[in-house]
Amino acid sequence: MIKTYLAPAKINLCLHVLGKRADGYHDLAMLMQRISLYDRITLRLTAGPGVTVRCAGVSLNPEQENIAALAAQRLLAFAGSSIGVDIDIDKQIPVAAGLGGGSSDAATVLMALNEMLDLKLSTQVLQDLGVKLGADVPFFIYGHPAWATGIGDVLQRIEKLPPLWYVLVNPGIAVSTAWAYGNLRLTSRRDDHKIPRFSSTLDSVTAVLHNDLEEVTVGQHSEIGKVKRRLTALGAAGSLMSGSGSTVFGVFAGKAEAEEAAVQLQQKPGWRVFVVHPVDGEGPIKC
Ligand SMILES: C[C@@](CO)(OP(=O)(O)O)[C@H](O)COP(=O)(O)OP(=O)(O)OC[C@H]1O[C@@H](n2ccc(N)nc2=O)[C@H](O)[C@@H]1O
Ligand SMILES: Nc1ncnc2c1ncn2[C@@H]1O[C@H](COP(=O)(O)OP(=O)(O)O)[C@@H](O)[C@H]1O
Repeated sequence: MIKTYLAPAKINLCLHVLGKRADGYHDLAMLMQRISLYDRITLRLTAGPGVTVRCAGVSLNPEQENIAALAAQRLLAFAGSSIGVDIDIDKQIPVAAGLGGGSSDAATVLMALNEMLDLKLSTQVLQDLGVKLGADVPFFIYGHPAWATGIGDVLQRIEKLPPLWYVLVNPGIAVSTAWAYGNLRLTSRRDDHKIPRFSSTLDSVTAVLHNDLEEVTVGQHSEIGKVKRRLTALGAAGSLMSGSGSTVFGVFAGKAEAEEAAVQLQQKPGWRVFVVHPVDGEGPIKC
């Protein structure tokens, strides 16, 4: 059996770091949304055991494995399955970019194999397997826009986000998530962040835009600040770095305005530009 799925990227409309935990991770309060920029993942089941992955564009240390392969290995072991899988990833999401591409690939492999092998594992079981691979993996399995707390794995649905368009600009800088958290200067712990309430207006979204990691990454890479200013000059109602960076998104009310700004931004050599909209829904996305 062979099937192809789409693994969407995400953006963080807000990211508050509440404090550091004893295990080295950080407690967070974030607003997360999946968006229409996708890796394409093809899975082919094999009779014999073993997981292979082909993923041009992601360079790993010799001791590191592709997170999609790890997801397949963990799921097959959990299910006690003796079959194998060959995975081919057509990587479209910029890597180490604050867009969660690796976590989304892992989530998609978990959901896809659950479906292809008819394992009937619950969302909760998949999320429990996923969080051991990456803090953002449960969010990608959840599927809906969410208020994410804990390490990013405790999810509450956000219902009323207005239908917006985003222009993403990746300035070609790879940022390590561990580095960004490691360089954050935390003051006192703050647990008072409330779930934002949204109306149908753009303003209710721009009002929440905030990222505690932005200062860390922009401090090291000033070009990210330039991208933010350029987006605003081209008519974005607001702009923010996503996750640990380096991708910045600008918020637009309509597709035409977003595309117009994107044409200007594409002139800059080295910048990758995408016009995207939110993606909402449960289960793996079949191609
Ligand atoms: C910052 C965020 C925001 O959505 O996204 P990205 O920029 O990675 O896309 C996430 O918190 C990233 O989640 P994810 O990328 O899945 O993290 P993991 O692989 O589990 O962790 C990578 C490293 O980040 C740090 N980390 C991650 C999550 C968290 N709540 N606290 C942390 O301190 C730890 O140093 C960890 O070793
Ligand atoms: N399938 C994958 N896609 C992207 N990165 C991967 C993948 N598998 C392993 N990685 C490793 O994970 C790191 C973080 O990747 P990524 O998920 O793109 O970052 P971010 O969450 O910041 O957008 C990469 O630098 C790479 O070393």
